[in-house]
Amino acid sequence: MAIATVNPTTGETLKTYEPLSDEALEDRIARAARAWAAYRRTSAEQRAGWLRAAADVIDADTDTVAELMTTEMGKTLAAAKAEVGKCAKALRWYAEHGPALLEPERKDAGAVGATDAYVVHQPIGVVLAIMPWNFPLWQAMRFAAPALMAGNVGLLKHASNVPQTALYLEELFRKAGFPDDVFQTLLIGSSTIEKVLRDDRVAAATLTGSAPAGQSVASIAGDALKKTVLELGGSDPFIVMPSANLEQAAEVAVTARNQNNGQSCIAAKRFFVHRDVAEEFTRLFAEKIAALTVGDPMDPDTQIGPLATESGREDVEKYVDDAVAKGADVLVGGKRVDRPGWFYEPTLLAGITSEMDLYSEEVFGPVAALFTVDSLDEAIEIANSHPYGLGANLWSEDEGERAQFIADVASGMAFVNGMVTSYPELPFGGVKQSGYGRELTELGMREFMNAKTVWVGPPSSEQGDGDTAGAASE
Ligand SMILES: O=CCCCC(=O)O
Repeated sequence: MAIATVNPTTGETLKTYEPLSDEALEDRIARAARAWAAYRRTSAEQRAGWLRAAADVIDADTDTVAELMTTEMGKTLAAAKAEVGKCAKALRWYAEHGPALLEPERKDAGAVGATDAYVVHQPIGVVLAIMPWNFPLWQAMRFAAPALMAGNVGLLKHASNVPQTALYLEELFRKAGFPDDVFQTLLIGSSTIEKVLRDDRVAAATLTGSAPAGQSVASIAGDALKKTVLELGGSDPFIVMPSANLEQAAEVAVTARNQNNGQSCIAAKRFFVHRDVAEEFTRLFAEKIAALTVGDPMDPDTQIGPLATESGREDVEKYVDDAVAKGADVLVGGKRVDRPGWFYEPTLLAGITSEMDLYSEEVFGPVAALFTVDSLDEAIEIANSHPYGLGANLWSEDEGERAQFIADVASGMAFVNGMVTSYPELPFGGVKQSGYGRELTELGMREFMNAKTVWVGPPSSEQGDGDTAGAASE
């Protein structure tokens, strides 16, 4: 795939980039390694100050960077502005909490025969971030803010269709006053990732992307014995029980499925509705989906813009056509929109069976799959049969059902009477083929830190001949 800005609203190619030459790539990796040698010795308070400055810069740049994202990948301008705001919030969260989270953790020194014992969290070096186009600023920031707070240095390999947003990120940290080269964007194709990942100067990698991309990165990193965090796909269940407020559940269901033009790993994709309320919920859900305004994402009235790429729309079409050919009922939508650009109608399908490809895969577009179930047990059983386990949603006023859902749903995140959302204040990540590791909060920051155990013994004058206090206590 060429490194290029192609406007999905029109299909027009606006700007193309040559990938970095071998020499330019070598130079950038060398600069990252040199930058880390100095950056690791900066204080947490200094780094927090740069993060605060970055939050101010990004706030001031909101309109231009939001327009850039909408032009590159088609999200509505309102959603793009909200994404910028969320990045500023994450930068400020780490600026505020980072220094305390980096304090050494005292341990019980007496219990291990030491005069002092503690764990100190230290940065590990240059981290490669391989990021997707769907939240082009936020997902890179979700890596960058904790990494830079920790004292690590970042190399960003962004998706090939958002090069200008990727370059903006490098510029942002420069404008905020971070030392040179602590965050660099590498304009390279996917085929060059292995070379960067295997480079001895690169310590670890994080990837947000597809399960096949995760397998490839994990196997290379495993071979090179490097740490990875993987945030892969999702096909989140959205379960509606009879006690739920159906009007509210249907309203949120529409947003949960169609956010970001249907292209989010944490979008609810499978809707399990209890038979007792299935007719009413389906009516509400279908009416609200049919009422969505599809159009130019720059227009403030638009709720659904185009899919980001032509091939992405073809994939969505294939899933819907396969399901319909195997007997699914199209309650709303079901086809591309007849206009330039890569638009697809918000769609609701019922009568889903396990033979259909969308049953066990992820549809990255505005297509909701509706299931009628007879119990919460049945909903959770089908939900858990999917290879992914990222987020999960339940709508119920029943305490017992909520407890069962939280205990049994196989996911990294469980939301009750709300939709799965990422917050800088909460950990983010999945289980099974949705990946491993966590982003955000202290968990995210420590994924790429060395938790170094420190044991300090008494002065040697107080120790016995030829023995150490540590050995003596074993
Ligand atoms: O594709 C993954 C989407 C994550 C969106 C978010 O963090 O809000």
